[in-house]
Amino acid sequence: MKQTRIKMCGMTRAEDVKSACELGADLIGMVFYPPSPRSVTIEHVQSLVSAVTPGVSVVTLFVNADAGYVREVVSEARADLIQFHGDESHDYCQQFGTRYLKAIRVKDEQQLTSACAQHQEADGLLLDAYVKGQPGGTGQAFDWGLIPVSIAPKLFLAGGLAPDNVYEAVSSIKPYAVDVSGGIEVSKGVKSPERMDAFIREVRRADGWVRENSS
Ligand SMILES: O=C(O)c1ccccc1N[C@@H]1O[C@H](COP(=O)(O)O)[C@@H](O)[C@H]1O
Repeated sequence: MKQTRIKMCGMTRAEDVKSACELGADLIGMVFYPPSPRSVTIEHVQSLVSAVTPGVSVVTLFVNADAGYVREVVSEARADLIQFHGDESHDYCQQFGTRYLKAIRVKDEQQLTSACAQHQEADGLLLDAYVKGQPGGTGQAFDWGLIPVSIAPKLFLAGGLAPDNVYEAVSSIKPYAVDVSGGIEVSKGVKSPERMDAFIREVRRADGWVRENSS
């Protein structure tokens, strides 16, 4: 049976990390981008990482960060994956020797095709909405019709996902993974266990784990 991987990002509180893991998240993301209200510090990372259940992957997110800072955080967090959410080049992303997701903020078909080709060696391609002046975490969706079918095996679908649209996203796009931040929050950086639970249930319903009501 299909199991769409679920990444829950923008964690700032150990209790939210614990809830996400208990509810069934596969990957936990933390933002290391100080302008974001969800950004956490290297001093804070240990308390978050120690709440991650064994078997759940830790993802550290950066936006055009200094390479030395990336190395320091990745080592401290013992990160399984790095998420590059800025304008990082292929060579920049490769230098850390850690598996990575490259975020592409979707503007149009031509830009998306070219960015996918540029980052074809990434372990995952994370597609998010393009919003001028904001690198991510905008809560905006983009036109899923632009997604090339060929990238589905490494696609992390992001951007404005929430319990009320993730069923449609998974059913129609069949991504490898979905990624959510704002759609499971009560306020920026504060997650809601009820919304996390509802999100995961909707993904599993789309995966066919739950029998649809035939009446
Ligand atoms: O969450 C942030 O504040 C953030 C800041 C800078 C870059 C990326 C950020 N978040 C990522 O954006 C996507 C979409 O988020 P949302 O679900 O639309 O709120 C996701 O990968 C977040 O991890």
